[in-house]
Amino acid sequence: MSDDTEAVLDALFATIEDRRDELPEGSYTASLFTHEKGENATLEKIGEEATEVILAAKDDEREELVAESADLVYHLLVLLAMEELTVDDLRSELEARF
Ligand SMILES: N=c1c2ncn([C@@H]3O[C@H](COP(=O)(O)OP(=O)(O)OP(=O)(O)O)[C@@H](O)[C@H]3O)c2ncn1[C@@H]1O[C@H](COP(=O)(O)O)[C@@H](O)[C@H]1O
Repeated sequence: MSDDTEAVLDALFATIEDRRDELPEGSYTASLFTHEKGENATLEKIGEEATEVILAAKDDEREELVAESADLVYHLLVLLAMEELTVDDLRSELEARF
């Protein structure tokens, strides 16, 4: 992973944690933390986005595959923040396998 990629993931995760802690109005991220379905809303989004990734790959839609992958990674990071885990936990796990 390049330094730029790491920086953007860290910045995105820090923004997600801010939205979780401050719950600003109009924030999609904040709406996931206050959703009436609780964590299930985010889990459902992860399922939907994973399906969209699969369909884009099957259809060889390369731009769509990148966009849907970004949606999936974003929702995965939201889930980690919901579970009081961090992007550093994810990084450590990946590094341990490297
Ligand atoms: N990276 C993302 C990001 N990726 C995807 N999404 C949202 O995830 C949703 C994906 O849903 P879908 O693809 O199903 O599209 P949809 O039709 O809007 O779906 P529904 O929400 O209506 O079910 C969209 O509403 C996207 O806007 C994101 N929303 C926010 N971020 C990041 O989070 C930061 C904080 O954003 P706010 O929470 O909006 O302040 C932003 O600066 C971005 O960097």
